[in-house]
Amino acid sequence: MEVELRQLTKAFGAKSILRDVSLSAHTGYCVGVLGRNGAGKSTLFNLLTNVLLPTSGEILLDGTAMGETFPVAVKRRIGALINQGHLVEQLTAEEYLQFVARIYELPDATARINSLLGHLLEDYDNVRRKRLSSFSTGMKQKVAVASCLLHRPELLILDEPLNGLDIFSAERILELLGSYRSQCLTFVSSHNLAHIEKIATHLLILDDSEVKYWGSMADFLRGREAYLNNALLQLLHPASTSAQDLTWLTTER
Ligand SMILES: Nc1ncnc2c1ncn2[C@@H]1O[C@H](COP(=O)(O)OP(=O)(O)OP(=O)(O)O)[C@@H](O)[C@H]1O
Repeated sequence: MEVELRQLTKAFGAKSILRDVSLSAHTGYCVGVLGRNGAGKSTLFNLLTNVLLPTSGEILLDGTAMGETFPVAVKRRIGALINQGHLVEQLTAEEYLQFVARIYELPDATARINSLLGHLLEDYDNVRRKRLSSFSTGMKQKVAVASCLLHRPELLILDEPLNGLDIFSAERILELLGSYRSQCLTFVSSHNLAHIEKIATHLLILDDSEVKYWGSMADFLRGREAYLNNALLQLLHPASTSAQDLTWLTTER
């Protein structure tokens, strides 16, 4: 799978969110999408999955421009978790993934489902009969991640997939994404730079509606601070905030 963005631009009314974003990435790349809150990361993911249409510019998948229609054959090649996804909470984890498997017309997904859930949910045997409504936030997040991988997508889009996960669960998912990386093109966002440092091969850094950096992780770190955290702070300046009187909050009772 190859994704090419050509001068991709998105505005909401008069407000420009993304301006002239251009890049080309293919299978094997894991693109860490970074930027401060409101930088346009989710907007980019919504454009990549045709939930939003660009104001101008194009997205090409394997050389074919995405139009207003989004054929099922293309959807089947994509796995996406954006804005935490929406699970059908009356179902058990397995029932939900069987439902997802039917959408993707997977003939028999039981073995895949059991291995994914067994891998991601440590106490899967104890919770396999429970409805998702009784799952914790992190458990639901793991099921949502599993639902994106079930059909072995060629393009994987994950918006903050490790939100709400403890360090052990995050490691498991990072391992899983790491071993699947060569099979697909991944776009992943996270505010946890240690996670991005572990899995990303490339970085797309958005700021002020524009691309601040696009290229390999190694090139980004070369000549900058050794850690991504510090290197990013070097590149982006803190947003200026107006001085507010917060003594009402901070003085002793
Ligand atoms: N449907 C919409 N209508 C109008 N403005 C929107 C809409 N969706 C997003 N925005 C605006 O676009 C900007 C980018 O939002 P987006 O959710 O893409 O940021 P983000 O980088 O994912 O932020 P975060 O790190 O907080 O998740 C924000 O200013 C947001 O208010």
